[in-house]
Amino acid sequence: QCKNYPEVSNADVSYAENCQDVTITCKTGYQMIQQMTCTNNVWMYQPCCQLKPISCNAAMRYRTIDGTCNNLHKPRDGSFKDTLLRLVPNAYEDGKHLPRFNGFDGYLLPSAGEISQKVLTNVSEPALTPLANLHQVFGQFLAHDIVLTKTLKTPSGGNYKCCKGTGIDETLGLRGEPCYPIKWPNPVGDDGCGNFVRAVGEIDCKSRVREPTNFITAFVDGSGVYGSTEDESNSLRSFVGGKLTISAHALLPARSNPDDKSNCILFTDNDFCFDAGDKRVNEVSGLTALHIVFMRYHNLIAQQLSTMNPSLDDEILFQETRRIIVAIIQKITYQEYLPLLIGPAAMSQYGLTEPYSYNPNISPGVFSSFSAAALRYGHSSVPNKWTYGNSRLPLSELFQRPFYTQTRDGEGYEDTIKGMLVDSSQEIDLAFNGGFQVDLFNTDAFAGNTLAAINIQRGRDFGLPSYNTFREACGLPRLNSFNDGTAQFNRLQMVYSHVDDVDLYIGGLSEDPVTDGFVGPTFACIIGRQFKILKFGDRFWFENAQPSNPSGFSEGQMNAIRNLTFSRVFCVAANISSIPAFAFSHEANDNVLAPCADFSIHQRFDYEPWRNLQGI
Ligand code: HEM
Ligand SMILES: [Ca+2]
Repeated sequence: QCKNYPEVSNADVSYAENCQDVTITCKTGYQMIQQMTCTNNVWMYQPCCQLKPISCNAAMRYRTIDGTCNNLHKPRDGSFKDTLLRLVPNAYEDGKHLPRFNGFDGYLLPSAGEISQKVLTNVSEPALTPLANLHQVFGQFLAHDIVLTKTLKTPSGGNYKCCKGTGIDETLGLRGEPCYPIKWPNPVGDDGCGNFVRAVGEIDCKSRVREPTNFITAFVDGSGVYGSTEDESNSLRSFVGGKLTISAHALLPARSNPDDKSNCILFTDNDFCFDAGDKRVNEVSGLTALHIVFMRYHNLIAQQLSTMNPSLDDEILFQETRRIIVAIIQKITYQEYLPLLIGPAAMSQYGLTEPYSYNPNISPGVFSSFSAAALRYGHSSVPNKWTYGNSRLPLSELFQRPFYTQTRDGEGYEDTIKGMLVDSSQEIDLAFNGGFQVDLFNTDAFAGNTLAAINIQRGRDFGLPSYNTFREACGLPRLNSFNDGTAQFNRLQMVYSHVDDVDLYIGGLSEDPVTDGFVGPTFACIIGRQFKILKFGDRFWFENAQPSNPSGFSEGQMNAIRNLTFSRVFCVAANISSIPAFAFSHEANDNVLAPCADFSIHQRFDYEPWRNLQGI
């Protein structure tokens, strides 16, 4: 029998018949580096495959599709397939790659299933916040612009089943790879076992520490609209007039492979799965609608630029339009969405209100604590019932069904948008809507779980340290007993035996919201610090007019972007007659509901600064 060779990421390993000789071939784009290591006083080589270096053109006018060459010193930072970053050192059980599973007292941590079952509560009706439901849906759209981790697949590309029908399947590696199934105290799902597969990661050639891989660009750069690879981007372009491809009724195009039904459920013979820059586009109707909004807005802008600058070719029209759409997404994120979420104090504490100045010393990327915990706050804010025309539909029905935005020649899209404006986001706490229960995850990948349990388990898979470590890193006092925190925090002693065991996701959700915001101080800190590096570490940020950005917007163009509201985008990209001045909040004295035709409230986008683009 052949001896197991040490694991080599991003390589194909094959053994010769004599079992002595091993051939290790790095995958395309990777190169072999041989590292000398000393084990038991014997020197040996430890091969490792690492991404090949790339060279950048500093004068490039447009950001690359895959995010490379944004930071000229560290051209892969923040790009497609970069690894996640740490705010604090990992807490893997072995310091390298095993999930955190032992508690402070040496006993196993409570299982994610037990926590979900005993601590989290179900609510069928949302606790109203003054935020429109659109706020949390945009949060998801934004999450899908910043991070996508994938789970390990079988050699033939299939899903691992870690439970095998009769409880946990020990043969697949309980705490190693690929499986890390979730134990449930009461037999739910598969005999007390919930399927869970570890995230794809990269083992660092020097430290041998595993870090999860991000399969999209970290920058807020519209990758959800345009994709994160050239191939993806090309498949979404029409190559005429700078526009993106559409299907009938100006909806998103169908997937190029009609047999690909992943994360997409078809209702009738006429439905089809949508394609967009991010493959999670069909996850829930509201998210799908936002993808349609930005795709349509892209095509409207391209049309306008082409009318004003008839000599421009498709490529320039596409790139110039993309630049504007990215700027609009950045503006909506930082000026409309974030201040409501983390509140004005955190906005200034984390430096988000400072005037823009590009900092090449920032390593742009995504914190693992942001991906596996802080930004998943959103799962607690999703309401169970969604207004759709004259009905209110349960989340579980809207889940993964493009039908709801496609139906009635795209009227369903209009109904989805109108519903998101009138419904409310739910409070961010330990109460989750009933829709995120077992039936929602009755798929191969997640069988027998709740979304909250998956989030807790993902945090352990990523080796996130516990909640108190993050409080400390955020300058907040550690909690020394379960009585030190909120009433919600106090309930955690039902499952955890020590306060230092509490998972970041659960601890974060148990906090009271910050003043004039909706998340607690720990999530506000992680989110604030994340958005700080995605802004000041983005050389192509829309307000970067310094020489570091060869294509900086003019002052006039920047002002046009700053003056555009998300509400105005809906006025143009959907059939809306009236909308509040700011779409993320409900109508109020300081947020008047006005007809779209009232340009004193809903200022039109000023295209003038884009006249005479000739000569680029
Ligand atoms: C109907 C609504 C939603 C559904 C069905 C849903 C479902 C999911 C699922 C299945 C995952 C992957 C879990 C894992 O394997 O670890 C996930 C990840 C995630 N979700 Fe949601 N989600 C929803 C809404 C939201 C919202 C509103 C936000 C933010 C405001 C959000 C933020 C995230 C983030 C940041 C991740 C991690 C992404 C990654 O690193 O790959 N989600 N969600
Ligand atoms: Ca991105």
